[in-house]
Amino acid sequence: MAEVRTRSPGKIIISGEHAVVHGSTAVAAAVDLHTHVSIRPDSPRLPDHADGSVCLELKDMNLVFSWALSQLRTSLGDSFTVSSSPVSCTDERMKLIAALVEEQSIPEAKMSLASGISAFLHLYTSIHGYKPGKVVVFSDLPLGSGMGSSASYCVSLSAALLALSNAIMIDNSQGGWLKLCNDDLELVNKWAFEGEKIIHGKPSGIDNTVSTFGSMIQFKLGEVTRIKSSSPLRMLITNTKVGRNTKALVAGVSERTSRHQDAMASVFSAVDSISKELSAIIQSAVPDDISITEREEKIKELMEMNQGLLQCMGVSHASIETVIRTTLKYKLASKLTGAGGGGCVLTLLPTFYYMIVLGQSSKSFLYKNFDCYNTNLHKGDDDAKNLVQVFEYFHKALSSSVLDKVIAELESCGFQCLRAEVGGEGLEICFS
Ligand SMILES: Nc1ncnc2c1ncn2[C@@H]1O[C@H](COP(=O)(O)OP(=O)(O)OP(=O)(O)O)[C@@H](O)[C@H]1O
Ligand SMILES: C[C@@](O)(CCO)CC(=O)[O-]
Ligand SMILES: [Mg+2]
Repeated sequence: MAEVRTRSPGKIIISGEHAVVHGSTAVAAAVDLHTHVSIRPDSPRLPDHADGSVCLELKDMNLVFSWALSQLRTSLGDSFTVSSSPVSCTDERMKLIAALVEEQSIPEAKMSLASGISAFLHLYTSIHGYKPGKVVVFSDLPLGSGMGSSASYCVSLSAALLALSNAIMIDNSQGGWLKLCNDDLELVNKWAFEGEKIIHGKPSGIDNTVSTFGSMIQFKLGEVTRIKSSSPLRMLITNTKVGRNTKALVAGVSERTSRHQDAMASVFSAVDSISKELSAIIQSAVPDDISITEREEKIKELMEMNQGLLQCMGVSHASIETVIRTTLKYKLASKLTGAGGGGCVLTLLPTFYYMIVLGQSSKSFLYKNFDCYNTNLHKGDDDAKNLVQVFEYFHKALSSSVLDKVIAELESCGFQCLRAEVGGEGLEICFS
């Protein structure tokens, strides 16, 4: 095989981040933004790498790193693990890997990449051994922003390396992007978790799991339940562009937990209840338009409650609060997603917006929304004229597009708004 290519999605956490590290339930979904990895088994023989080398190109950052195979073997020792049984990076091995990364003189402003490069070296040498290879990585995801860039990087890398070393076998007769069988996905997921441990310190495993398997999941202590939303969940994602580091934020919550054990246990227990209720509501059948609105009102409230508890954990940030205040002006609820401390914020977009935009007016649906959106029209007067008036009210409000206004206001604060499809495919692989 000349080249293996993989792609795996980022994610949003709808509820339960941080608390999930401490055993609470969380709900997460894949988004259609991916990290892409390609691996070619051979790398060019550089003059000072006579026996071949391992090369890592981080395309988005315009950075290339390489290590001579002889140097890797000398530093890390001859033996490496069997790729079918994932192993953790010991403290001793981590020190050796850190020294190999340090030699690469990473630009000061990009030092946060060091943990990702360490994870790469652990995964590469553990799965593929000391064989030459050229690995190229690029991503649609904003890095270090709460959308699971580290997990999708580890998932795509692990899958490409396992395929290159024939530890996972895929029928390639169809060509194009292929899915893996469940056992192979499990194996990839375990290796990716080992990579995440190097980047995050103490990950719960939710990010790599949702990136590997896709869809929407409920996750608690490694137990995964795939869930399906009974009607589309639409979220606006706002990147505050405030840089943060998941490892430091997770450690901060653990420190707070050790200072206030009982109080934090109550916070985590409340988050557990919120995630369970949210998961049940997401899956519940919605017989009519009114139920959609009621359902979204409940989701909105649960997201607000979860944000309040994330504040208690000390992981909100002034930029996140600005997004929340801005969207609230339009009666929209927001919460941070991922590790917080900056990064990305989720805003629930009610179906009602889309119904109006699509021109689908339903009498019951519009009446229901009277109260929610405080029009000065009278509920209960159901003659056709009034209904048209109601519809026009909403249509006018939205044709000047509330959504466009929210986005414009958020972007005027220097934030970047992303629209992403939620709950799609997980890891995929392609051979050429
Ligand atoms: N495409 C990539 N190329 C190189 N390194 C990457 C890439 N994606 C992620 N990383 C590594 O992961 C780190 C970011 O991980 P971090 O966990 O802090 O943020 P995140 O995964 O985007 O957010 P969250 O964990 O909250 O979802 C980067 O600093 C880098 O080390
Ligand atoms: C903050 C956290 O809960 C989610 C990061 O996306 C960490 C984890 O679960 O590994
Ligand atoms: Mg991460």
